[in-house]
Amino acid sequence: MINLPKVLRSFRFAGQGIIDLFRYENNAKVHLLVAVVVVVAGFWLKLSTTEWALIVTQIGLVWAAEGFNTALEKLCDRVTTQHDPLIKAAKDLAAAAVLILGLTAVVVGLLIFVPRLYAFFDLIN
Ligand SMILES: Nc1ncnc2c1ncn2[C@@H]1O[C@H](COP(=O)(O)OP(=O)(O)OP(=O)(O)O)[C@@H](O)[C@H]1O
Repeated sequence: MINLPKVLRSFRFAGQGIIDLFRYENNAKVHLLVAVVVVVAGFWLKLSTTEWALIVTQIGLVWAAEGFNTALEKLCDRVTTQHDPLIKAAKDLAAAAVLILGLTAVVVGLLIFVPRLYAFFDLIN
């Protein structure tokens, strides 16, 4: 049997994690701001359902990567705050994962928005 209260409790903890991510983490705040701008631009340019699906996927991937990165940073700092080459490697790799997904999101965004902007300005000229 599924333990529903336990599932709801897990959702509550996860929700707290989302709040903490965007309240305390500077990079996550930047990603949130970028996502808001992209969503507003998406409504303005009337994206298709498929384009929205791609944009939402990219936003989710970057936010999730930021969450994993933050979690790993906290674990690393619990292990040691002294300079340590393995901690450096772990943090740099986690940051690299965020960067890779961030760059991918930029490419997907350009693929979607550049033709849309081009068509928009072509239309009103
Ligand atoms: N204990 C450590 N030993 C060696 N290098 C570290 C250590 N802690 C951090 N670093 C280096 O400093 C970089 C920044 O680490 P830091 O924990 O400050 O992350 P950040 O990206 O600035 O995130 P935040 O702003 O959320 O703290 C790491 O990517 C790593 O190269």
